[in-house]
Amino acid sequence: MDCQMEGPADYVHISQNEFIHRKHKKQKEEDIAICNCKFDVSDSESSCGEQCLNVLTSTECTTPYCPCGAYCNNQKFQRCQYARTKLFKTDGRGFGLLADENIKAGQFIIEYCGEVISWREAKRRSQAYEKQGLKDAFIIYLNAAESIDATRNGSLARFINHSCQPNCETRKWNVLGEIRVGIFAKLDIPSGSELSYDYNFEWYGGAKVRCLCGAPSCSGFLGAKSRGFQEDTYLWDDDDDRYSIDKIPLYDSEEDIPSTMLQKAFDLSYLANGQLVVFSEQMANAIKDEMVDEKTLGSEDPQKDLCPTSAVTSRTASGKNQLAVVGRISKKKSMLISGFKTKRTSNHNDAEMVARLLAPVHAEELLKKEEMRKEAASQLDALYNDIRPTIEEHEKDNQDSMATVVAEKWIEASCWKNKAEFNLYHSLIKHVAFSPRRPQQSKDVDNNEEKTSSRSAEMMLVGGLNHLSDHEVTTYGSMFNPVLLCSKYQFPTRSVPLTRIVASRMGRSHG
Ligand SMILES: C[S@@+](CC[C@H](N)C(=O)[O-])C[C@H]1O[C@@H](n2cnc3c(N)ncnc32)[C@H](O)[C@@H]1O
Repeated sequence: MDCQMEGPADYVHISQNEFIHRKHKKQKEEDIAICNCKFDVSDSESSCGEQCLNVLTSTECTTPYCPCGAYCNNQKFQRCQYARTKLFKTDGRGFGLLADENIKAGQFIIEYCGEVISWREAKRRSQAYEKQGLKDAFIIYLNAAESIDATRNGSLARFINHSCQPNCETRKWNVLGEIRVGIFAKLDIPSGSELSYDYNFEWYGGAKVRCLCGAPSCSGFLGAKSRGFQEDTYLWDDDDDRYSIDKIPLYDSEEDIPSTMLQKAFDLSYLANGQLVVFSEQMANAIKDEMVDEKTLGSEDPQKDLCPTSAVTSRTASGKNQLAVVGRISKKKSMLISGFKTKRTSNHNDAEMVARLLAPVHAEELLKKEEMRKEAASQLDALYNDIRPTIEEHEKDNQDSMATVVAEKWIEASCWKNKAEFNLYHSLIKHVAFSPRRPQQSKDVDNNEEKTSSRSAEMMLVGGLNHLSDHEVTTYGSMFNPVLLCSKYQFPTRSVPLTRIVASRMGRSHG
């Protein structure tokens, strides 16, 4: 059925999803869910109402299998049983959609239609839209593999704006074997009210978009509730004098922002199953640069690790100024909070350098452990690339649990890598910290050499351990609880500082 509606000219109205990278699935007969409702003319709820098994599982009935036949009330997507809505021009938020009749709580309002595209295509398009300077983006994250892009072709649902106190919500339904996204009323909506839902905008870096929803509980920015935003943003009140706002440019609306900044400020939004995700330049880079240069990440000068700072101010409902500082965080941190895994290439020469200081038999063992660690790390990285879409969907979409097989694979590879790392560092400690004290050299030159070797061995060992805990947090923080090997495993010498042990074993005192 075609559900025609008019709209602005810069997009093509469609009333059904268009499948770009594959055909519409053909529902197999054995997959068709048949409810046990019975149509009773005296009871309107009898024909697939709230108690219908299919309704309860967000699955539409399939004609001609539904026992209620033409009376079935559970084919709203298929029959385009939309509420009456009307486009209007908002003040500062582009177009919006109004209820053109009274809408009841729970009522299906409209389907979010667009082009069904693969995850890769969504990523490609998002970056392309950003380059083209498109201000609004309309890509809904459907599942791990696919998204709906309503940028060029879409239904009127694409015009529904975000609100921090929305009257609608998105819901996913299984319709004839395909997942479709609908906008549903959260509460009774009087005719003439603007429709809105909470984008659950996930902020992944870049500039922040001021939210103009006007709700008393407005969080100030799109995505302000997201973990990335909160970790990246420091909010403080008027009377907090830690930072001077004098030199900070004040941008009250998108129009005020200079065009150079606008390019950056315009973060392509990515609608993810009711979650708008910012696709920014930074995020694109995070995807592209899967390898983050260790030198940049770990440079000794902390200033070098800082992202450029920019700031905007906003006014809270209480009338207080809030200052949001954007950036001023290390690149390492911004990569971590971006939710995008960065393959951190550690200085693997650590083990090799320590090995040079050890007896051949110990050096060989250490190098073997290092090889195993490298292999486990690269296996985990390879696996991560394969399952990244699933992981990201899981992180964003609380409705779906991650497929057990994916989780198991990941846990197995992570444990394998953790074990390899533990073995390596155990070996380091064993051979460096517990190797017999080296005889004191009599000659100055030997002494100096010994001191240098001792110092580097100590630094490498401690550096290695620091690296380990840092790496674990960076690697796993966003997915599972951080696995902190250092605190988990009890080294036999835990009551004595490692540096002291190393120093004493290597023949130098430690102050
Ligand atoms: C899915 S579109 C909504 C339709 C859009 N207003 C239009 O005219 O095409 C999402 C975009 O609308 C704007 N928008 C939606 N809700 C907003 C809000 N509460 N505050 C500011 N801008 C908003 C943002 O530019 C966002 O990227």
